[in-house]
Amino acid sequence: MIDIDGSYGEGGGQVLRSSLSLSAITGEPIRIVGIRAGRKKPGLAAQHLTAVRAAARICNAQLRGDALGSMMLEFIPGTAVQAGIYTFDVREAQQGGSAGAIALVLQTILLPLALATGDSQVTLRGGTHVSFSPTMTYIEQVYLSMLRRMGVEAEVKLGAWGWYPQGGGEVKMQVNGGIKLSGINLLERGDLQQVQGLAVATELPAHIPQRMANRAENLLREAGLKASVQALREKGVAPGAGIFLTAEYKNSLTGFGGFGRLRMTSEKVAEIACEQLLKFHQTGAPVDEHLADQLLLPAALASQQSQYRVAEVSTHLTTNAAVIEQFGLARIRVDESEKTVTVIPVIGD
Ligand SMILES: Nc1ncnc2c1ncn2[C@@H]1O[C@H](COP(=O)(O)OP(=O)(O)OP(=O)(O)O)[C@@H](O)[C@H]1O
Repeated sequence: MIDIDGSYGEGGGQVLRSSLSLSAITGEPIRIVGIRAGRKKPGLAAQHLTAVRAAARICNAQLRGDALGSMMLEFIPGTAVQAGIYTFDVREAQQGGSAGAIALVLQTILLPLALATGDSQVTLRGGTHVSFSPTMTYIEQVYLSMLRRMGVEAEVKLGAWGWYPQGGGEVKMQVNGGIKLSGINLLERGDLQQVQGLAVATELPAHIPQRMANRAENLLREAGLKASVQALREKGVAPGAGIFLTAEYKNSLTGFGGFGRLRMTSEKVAEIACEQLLKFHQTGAPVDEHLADQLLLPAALASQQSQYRVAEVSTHLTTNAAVIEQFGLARIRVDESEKTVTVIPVIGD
């Protein structure tokens, strides 16, 4: 049994999710205390509880403490990870629905399923585009594209958009099992090839996505970046709007978004997304602050060393590194002054 301190460092949901993924993969039971102790409303929220149950389902784990608000969890895998056809719905964890980010549930089970024998199809329901988590657009265009270079074979298809606070989105994921992970080397990003974007509104007038798209294209072109942003009007369970930009460099990808809210102009939403992208562009780094912590898990499970340079060293990065190291699968060095991350899998030593 590995004891995990959920309050360590960032003290957020990622400590839990990385531990669940690694427990499912290694078969090592875990006990986590102080879950999300660093957050205003600590303990398991709907998204986290869905991730716990999803991870438990795929490896028939025994659970203790799997309730909303719980700050303690025991997770004891019963079998190796089973490929299969699964559905996970954040609404089942919280009556009345929740926009809990299904991207985070997806990230918890993706690598366990990719390393298992056999292929899987997973349907996920909840929030697809919510703040403080990777959007499904980011998962599809940035995260999975980068993981494909490490050997992961997975595709996602967005069926319905789900925004805060109602959620109600749907994604289908196909994961090919039995893959081997290879390391990644990303010290130089190369030249910018293009910026592509989606400006989307559900159950709102067509001028909203069009104004977001126009403003973003103008701002990015003024800054000297080639940009093309598509305006889309979609059906959804509730009104929602946002813009999601993906920048493709010769050797890497990144993505940033902005979300519409009451009394915020469409132009302002576009400006928020563009500001983040331009700030990242100026750093010259190949890996954005978020991908930086998300690459640690596949890199730790790979058969070769990985090394990458990041725009910013976040506490998410250093916390995730410490959690992963506790499982003894890899040594991780984060050089704060050079902003580089080196992951040395123990089997690759
Ligand atoms: N804009 C973004 N784009 C891509 N990834 C993001 C973005 N914002 C946050 N993330 C990622 O989402 C994850 C959030 O982890 P965190 O530990 O904060 O957990 P959480 O479960 O969202 O919950 P909480 O913060 O409420 O505990 C991190 O991997 C982070 O890199």
